[in-house]
Amino acid sequence: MNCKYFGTCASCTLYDKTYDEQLNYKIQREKKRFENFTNIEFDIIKSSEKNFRNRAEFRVWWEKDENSKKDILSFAMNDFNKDILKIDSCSIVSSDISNLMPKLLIELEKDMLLSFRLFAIEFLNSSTHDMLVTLIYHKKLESDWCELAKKIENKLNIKIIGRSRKQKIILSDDFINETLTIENQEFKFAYEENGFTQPNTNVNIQMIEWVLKNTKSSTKDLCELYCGGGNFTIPLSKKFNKVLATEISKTSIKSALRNCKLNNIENIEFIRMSAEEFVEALAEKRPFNRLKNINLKAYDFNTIFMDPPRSGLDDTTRNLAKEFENVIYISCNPETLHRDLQELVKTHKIVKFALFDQFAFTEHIESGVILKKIEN
Ligand SMILES: C[S@@+](CC[C@H](N)C(=O)[O-])C[C@H]1O[C@@H](n2cnc3c(N)ncnc32)[C@H](O)[C@@H]1O
Repeated sequence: MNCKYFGTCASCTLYDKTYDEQLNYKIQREKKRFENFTNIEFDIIKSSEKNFRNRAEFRVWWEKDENSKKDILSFAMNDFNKDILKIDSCSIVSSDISNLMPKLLIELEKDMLLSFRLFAIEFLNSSTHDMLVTLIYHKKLESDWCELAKKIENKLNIKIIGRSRKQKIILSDDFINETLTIENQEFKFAYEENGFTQPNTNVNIQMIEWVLKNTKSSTKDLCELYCGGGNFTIPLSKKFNKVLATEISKTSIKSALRNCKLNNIENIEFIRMSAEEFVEALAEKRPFNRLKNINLKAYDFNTIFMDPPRSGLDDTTRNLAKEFENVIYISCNPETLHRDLQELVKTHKIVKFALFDQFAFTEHIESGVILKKIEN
């Protein structure tokens, strides 16, 4: 089917609304949710209405054409009843992904070695037209698969990774190159295949710019938790003397270190550590080998930046945040943000609140909150 946005796929729950209707519905819902904490005007950051997703994952549907006896592949998703819904085109994915989808199917259908037991396809695309395609199979991949897949790489000018149980075959690279222009300055990033990246490039740039616009330059230091590949860390580092950034995922820390080098940034130290462990390290509850070359006492923090996963902050991290003069909190889940703000507003005042429509046509919305410590 050619759907309007996601059509009836279960991924998209607000597909029958216009762009402004679905956004307005989410704005009113969030204003109501947070009305007890603040009555300040929310900044609203809109998404493009089409072609805004730089990553996407589809199931693959496989049928035999009775006349030609050829295998026919389709992209597919589950609909609301969990039935398979075949998709011919998808207007929320980037133009690069949308243009590639039919071409890729044609190439994959040419040989059973490529199409047989192909289960899912993931796309990761940058605004500089770099494209990584992960083909996920329910069979072991051999060298003859590599030869055929390499030909598709060259023909379609993409990077391919083949995945199967306990197998990951990288034909050229396992990352894509991205350049983001933030406040008229170019920042370079390498996005790893299975590291976290923001799905809506345009909204991501506006989120970073919103944080920069609302953060005063300081001679003090920044503490960042849940830093991913340094998406906010690298542009924010220009506003602080030094930055200490922590993150649980090895892949993301590897990516953050590479991104730092790409931008010649030298005032950030990255630590692979969960937020909960970092709280223990700061309180000197136990020694950490990973900190043997890092002097935590040399930092003079005045700001904490946090962009946690959907579960929000744990109790100890929430308590740590209350000690900082400035708190910047980016959240992809308003429910856990609401729970965390219930505590944070006891010590801090909300000075800025933004809604970023990162996940247009779904129930989800990203929020940004800036809090300042209340003077006693
Ligand atoms: C919403 S992402 C934000 C990443 C980054 N700020 C960005 O914009 O790309 C949340 C990040 O938190 C990390 N994470 C999840 N649980 C964590 C924990 N308990 N401690 C530290 N990091 C964690 C994830 O690996 C992920 O990179």
